[in-house]
Order: sequence, then structure tokens, then C-alpha cells
Amino acid sequence: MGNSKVRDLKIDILSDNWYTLKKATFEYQNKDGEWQPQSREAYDRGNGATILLFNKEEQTVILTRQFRMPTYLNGNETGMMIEACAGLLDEDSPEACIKREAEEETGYRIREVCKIFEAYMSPGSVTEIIYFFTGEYSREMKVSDGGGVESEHENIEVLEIPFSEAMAMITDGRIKDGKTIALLLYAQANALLVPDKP
Ligand SMILES: Nc1nc2c(ncn2[C@@H]2O[C@H](COP(=O)(O)OP(=O)(O)O[C@H]3O[C@H](CO)[C@@H](O)[C@H](O)[C@@H]3O)[C@@H](O)[C@H]2O)c(=O)[nH]1
Ligand SMILES: [Mg+2]
Repeated sequence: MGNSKVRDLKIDILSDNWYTLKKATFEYQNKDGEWQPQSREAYDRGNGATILLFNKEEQTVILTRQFRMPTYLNGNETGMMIEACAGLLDEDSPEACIKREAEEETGYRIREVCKIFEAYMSPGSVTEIIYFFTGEYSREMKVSDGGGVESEHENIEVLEIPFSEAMAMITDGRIKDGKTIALLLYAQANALLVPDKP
């Protein structure tokens, strides 16, 4: 931590049930040099990784569909979300995490992944940084049905969708997940799904 405009930082834990809700109390030096007391809450659920699995030949991407309670509480009629495969790092590196999650959630054992960027997805309220990857998949990489970890009741549906359809799903609102939109737009901007010239 190296911001000289922040001093006297204290952290209180407001909730420590599944993840951690923290309250940071501190002073922030404003433009006039005055120190102002502030407090901000931050939800800490660790960091995560996500991946766009794509197949250039077939022009398809692998996405997942699952129930997300927080969206159900905020206007998502069914609570179902279409998302790129993603997971929390736990003790793993981002690359090891995303390979593990890809296999658990989608059933594909991906050999090579490419880190494209990292992003705080909700910097005013959630501490999490997400590491973004892309990876090519093909039939022979499929080692199981995926679906997520049984004991965690993940109930994840695996979808294989034409890339053009996935892009249309952003526009018509069927895809409403920030990390998934970022990955699909990245793929379009960088022509990832454009077939190799013969
Ligand atoms: N019992 C219990 N389980 C929880 C709770 N919150 C989450 N879980 C479970 O913990 C597991 C976490 O699964 P991961 O695959 O590791 O993470 P994720 O939920 O897919 O999260 C990913 O996507 C999120 C949304 O975009 C990201 O925020 C996150 O960083 C990550 O990328 C899931 O089975 C989820 O249901 C909780 O409060 N209680
Ligand atoms: Mg997940």
C-alpha cells in the first residue's frame, strides 16, 4: 500500500460468514491538503479467473449456464446467467485455477491458455481482481461432461454456441455478465474467431 494521501487505515470485519465484508476507516487528504475522515465497505471474496473457450474451425464458444442468487435478488427473473467459465483462485495461480475450472465446469482439459488482461470488476465495492484468459478447445480435449463440482451443488449447464450467436446475445440481453461480455468483445476486436487462411 503506497498512497501518501491515505492515513490511519483501520479494518473492521462486519461479516465473516462465507466470504468477508470489511469496513475500512481512514483519512483521505483532499486537494486543499485537509485530512477528511472516511469509511468504505469492501466485500472480499478473494480473486478469480475466467476464460473464453473458442474453436476457430467450428466458429463456436463454450459458455455455461447457472443459477446466480445475487442476480435473482436484483431483477433477473429466473436468476439464470450465461457466463464464460470462471472460478475463484483458492490457493492456485490464475493459470492453474482456470485450467482446473475449465475442466470441472465444461469438461474440457485445456493445454494452452493465453492471459489477455486483468480487471477489477466492481472497484467501488468488491476487492476481487479477475484474470482473463482465452483458450482454444477441440473435441479431443473433452474428458468429461463438466457441470461443476458435485459436492458444491454447482449444477452448471455447458453450452456450445456459434460465436455470432453469442455476440447477438449481448445485444439482445441474453448475456448480461460483465466478464463474459468483455471476453466476447475482446475476441471480436482481436479477430480470434477468424479462420486461419489455407
Ligand atoms: N455455501 C455457500 N456457497 C457459496 C457461497 N457463495 C458462493 N458459493 C459457492 O462457491 C462456489 C464457487 O465456485 P467458483 O466456480 O469457484 O466461483 P464462481 O461462483 O463461478 O465465481 C466466478 O464468477 C464470479 C461471477 O462472475 C466471479 O465473481 C468470481 O470471481 C469467479 O470468477 C460455487 O459453487 C458457489 O455456489 C455462499 O455464500 N455459501
Ligand atoms: Mg464458476
